[in-house]
Amino acid sequence: MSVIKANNLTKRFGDFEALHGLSFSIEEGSITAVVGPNGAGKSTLLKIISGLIKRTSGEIKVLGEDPWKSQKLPRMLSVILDKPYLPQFLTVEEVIKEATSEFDADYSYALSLVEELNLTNFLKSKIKDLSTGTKQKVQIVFSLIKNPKIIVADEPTANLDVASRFEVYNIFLKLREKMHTTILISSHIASELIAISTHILGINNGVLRYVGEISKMIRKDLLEEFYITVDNVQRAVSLLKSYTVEVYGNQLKVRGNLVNIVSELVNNGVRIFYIRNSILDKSVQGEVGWV
Ligand SMILES: Nc1ncnc2c1ncn2[C@@H]1O[C@H](COP(=O)(O)OP(=O)(O)OP(=O)(O)O)[C@@H](O)[C@H]1O
Repeated sequence: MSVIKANNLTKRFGDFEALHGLSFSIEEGSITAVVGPNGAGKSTLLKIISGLIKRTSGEIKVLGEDPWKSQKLPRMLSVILDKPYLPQFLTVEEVIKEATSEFDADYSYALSLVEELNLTNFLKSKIKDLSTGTKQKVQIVFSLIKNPKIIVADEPTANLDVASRFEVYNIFLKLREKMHTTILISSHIASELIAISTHILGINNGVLRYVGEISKMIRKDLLEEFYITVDNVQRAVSLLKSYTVEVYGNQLKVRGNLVNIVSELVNNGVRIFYIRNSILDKSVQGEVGWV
């Protein structure tokens, strides 16, 4: 069942057309990687879907509602933006309690999200005293407390290190599995995102380049090959014994499921600096076609 449907969707800012007649649909329970170079139109599209800005022409329906006009949609859809907007003088605990009561949600569920994002030690800290990455994680918890049917996340992991990015991805994967939540995530660095997504929507210069199931667009062997830069190569190699690993300096070329590989390393104290799947990145930048 499709939960988002766009038909000939256009957005103009003055004389500049940022989106040129996009038509697509998004299936319930999918994780869609919204990818494209800087300035492609990703944020503009996600803001229209979330009801934050109004389309210029065409049609968009989200859970059957017009996102710009709907009063019901804000209860069912959560937006996560790249810059956290939270009350600076409240503590993390106060922010979470407020959100829990506002959305009539379960406080123990909120605390489980806090735990999964390793925020328990920050409960008594004021938002203003947190690092940007930690604020971002609090914003993610805040957005998820109302148990949305759709999550629209615009570069949600932009300020986070690799371990924290995968904590967030793991929450998204669990929500999809347990609650059948539909998730759209944008990024212009797509290797990791594609590894956790079921679908991909590629935009360039406001034009829809491709949309559909990742498994039908990219060969599985190309999806499962990553270069990972780590602090301790020897330890990483011994932890990844069951995978095919090649070593190039402090970089490993590993084949397999990225989420499992990263948790194996991070949970055993290996620090990851960098993850790349160059073919996916180039595809997303429009340098090579889908294979
Ligand atoms: N409020 C605005 N007024 C005028 N132009 C805008 C406005 N918002 C976005 N644009 C333009 O629309 C185009 C698409 O911008 P958008 O932010 O959607 O791209 P993006 O794909 O999210 O880029 P990035 O990866 O850099 O975040 C850009 O050329 C941008 O300059």
